[in-house]
Amino acid sequence: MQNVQKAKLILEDGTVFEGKSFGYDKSVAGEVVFYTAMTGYPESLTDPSYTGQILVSTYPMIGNYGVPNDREEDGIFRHFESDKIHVSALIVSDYSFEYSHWNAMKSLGNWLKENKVPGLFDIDTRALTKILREKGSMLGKIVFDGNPIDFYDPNEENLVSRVSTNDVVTYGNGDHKVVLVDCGVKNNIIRCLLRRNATVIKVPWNYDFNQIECDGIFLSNGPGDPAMVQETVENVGKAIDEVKPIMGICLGNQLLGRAAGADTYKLKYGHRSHNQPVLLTGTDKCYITSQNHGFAIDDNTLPDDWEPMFVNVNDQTNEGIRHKTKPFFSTQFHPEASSGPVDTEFLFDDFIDNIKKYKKQ
Ligand SMILES: NC(=O)CC[C@H](N)C(=O)O
Repeated sequence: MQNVQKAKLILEDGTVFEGKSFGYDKSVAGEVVFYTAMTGYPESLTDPSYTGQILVSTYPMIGNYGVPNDREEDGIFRHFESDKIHVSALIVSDYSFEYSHWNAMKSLGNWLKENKVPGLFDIDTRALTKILREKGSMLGKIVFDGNPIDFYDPNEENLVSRVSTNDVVTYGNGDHKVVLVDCGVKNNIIRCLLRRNATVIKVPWNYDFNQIECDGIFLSNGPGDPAMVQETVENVGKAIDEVKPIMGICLGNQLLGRAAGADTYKLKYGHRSHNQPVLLTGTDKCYITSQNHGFAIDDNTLPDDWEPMFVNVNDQTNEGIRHKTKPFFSTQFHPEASSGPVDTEFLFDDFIDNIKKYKKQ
């Protein structure tokens, strides 16, 4: 093993874990959250929804398949969910200095260093997770000797404005024109739409997309507290007065809910994993889903013309909403997966079917 620097993870309740650095040696602060997926670190680390968060992996061995050799297809990376690492830091138990995979081009540690993102190993991530489960997600900081830093709460900022596109960008040349409101979109949402004969027009989070002629509106995932993204909520509010099909994912679900008049709140420790069971309301169909969120819609505040569409079987929280008569729906989980199970990708087909019906009218 190379010469490794030690660093401390300090939680806001005073708990201290000492770890060893395998990424960039820099002190950082953020919200400490855990995820229980066994694979998928290239996708998770590049998911813009993790902005401001120090990510803890409960699965112990991380890094053994390296980082894929990535290239662009249709203007987006094939394996990454955006063009850089978005987590503030990564914390693992056992980092694999050796890696092996046919498509690996570098180690996880080198990738973190290139992106100037710290990584710590040799931390008992299961003990750490027990604390986060009991007390709820907490602020925390990674401190290297001689490099002090203050705690920082990312949820007090509009993180979406940091990760959204600055320009309008068009992908593909399909028959269905979809405006994608980019609050920090994952690439696989774009891929899923392009595979279904869409032209995707990606617009900034605060762009008044109602002025664009299109066949459907897509509200992306994104970081932080949905209450910080008021401008998007106002634009979505105008869209729901019309009948053009809308689909949303994760932050998109929360923004659609808020535009409808519902409230959102912070969950104790969120859902971040590949095995979250959700029930399609009114049926006994249960799907296993990929999730990454810390906030949720309060079902009790949904207005009468809306209804819960999915419910989480573990904790009964909202996992999606739909309008009772208009073609609007959204999910709190990730039907685009990446990483995780793809069982609910059919929801993109439902969105495209809504668009086809709308175009016939
Ligand atoms: N993945 C997402 O879009 C997350 C939405 C929101 N930032 C939350 O944590 O709940």
